Amino acid sequence: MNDRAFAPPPVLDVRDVTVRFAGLTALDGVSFTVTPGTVHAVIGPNGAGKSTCFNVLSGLCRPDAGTVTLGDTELTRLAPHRIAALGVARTFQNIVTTHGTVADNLMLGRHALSRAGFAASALRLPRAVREQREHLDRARRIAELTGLGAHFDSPVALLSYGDRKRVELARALCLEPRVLLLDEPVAGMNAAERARTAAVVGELRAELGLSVVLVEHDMGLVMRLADDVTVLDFGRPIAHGTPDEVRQDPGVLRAYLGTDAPKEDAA
Ligand SMILES: Nc1ncnc2c1ncn2[C@@H]1O[C@H](COP(=O)(O)OP(=O)(O)OP(=O)(O)O)[C@@H](O)[C@H]1O
Repeated sequence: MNDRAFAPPPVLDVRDVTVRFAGLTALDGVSFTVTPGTVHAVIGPNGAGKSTCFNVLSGLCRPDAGTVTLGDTELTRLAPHRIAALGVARTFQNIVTTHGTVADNLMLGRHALSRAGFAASALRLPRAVREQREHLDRARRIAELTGLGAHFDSPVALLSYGDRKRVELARALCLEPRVLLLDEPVAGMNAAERARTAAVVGELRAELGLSVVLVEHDMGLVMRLADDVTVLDFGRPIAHGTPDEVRQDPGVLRAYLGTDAPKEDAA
């Protein structure tokens, strides 16, 4: 199948990244390192630069300065599809699939990994049929890992919002990423759905050993899942550390959380 699924992820290194939009500096010298196999959260108030940071990591935005490297490969100047092909998959904050079955969506995710050519697939040559079956088995396994196993053949439109949002997560996993960028994976979910998704992300890390970069407003989820946290404020990195270190940092409390302790609203 795909050897990448079992290879340890390389280090993802963000170094002195600056992004300017007209007169506004959205990211200002941001650096952090995602240790292989860990969950690294990027948090900060609205407008802090979290989405811009994700857009840089996934190639949608070219920084004015600084670099992003995955192992020995610089990602900074690569197109999004090249970055995805190197094993960096992302989910989007506001995209929730409504078309086809869960299986259809996950097989779309497998498409980029297909080795059999169009003609072999169209003619249903044995090699292509075998490969298709292997992809279907893997997609089913990913559906199970993401809590969607029972819905594999169900139309996505009939699923709950939380399940539909996890289809997006499962589709990203179908690329066999080594680094998974999760953009607000529990946004809009109710407490039970959030708890379910939190458990799934934790299991994914344990089962697949991939690195996860997480942008999330839900502090409970961040505190529960993250190994390391980078805090941005007005595009500047103001703190790095473990969740416990960051939650006690006076600068973070002042700039991001008010003066109170973080509110953990995840179930
Ligand atoms: N394409 C753009 N053109 C101009 N300004 C932009 C653009 N994208 C983002 N910005 C600005 O850059 C800053 C950082 O925005 P960004 O969306 O990265 O923040 P964020 O931390 O993701 O915010 P939120 O939590 O609200 O999603 C904001 O001031 C935003 O208005």
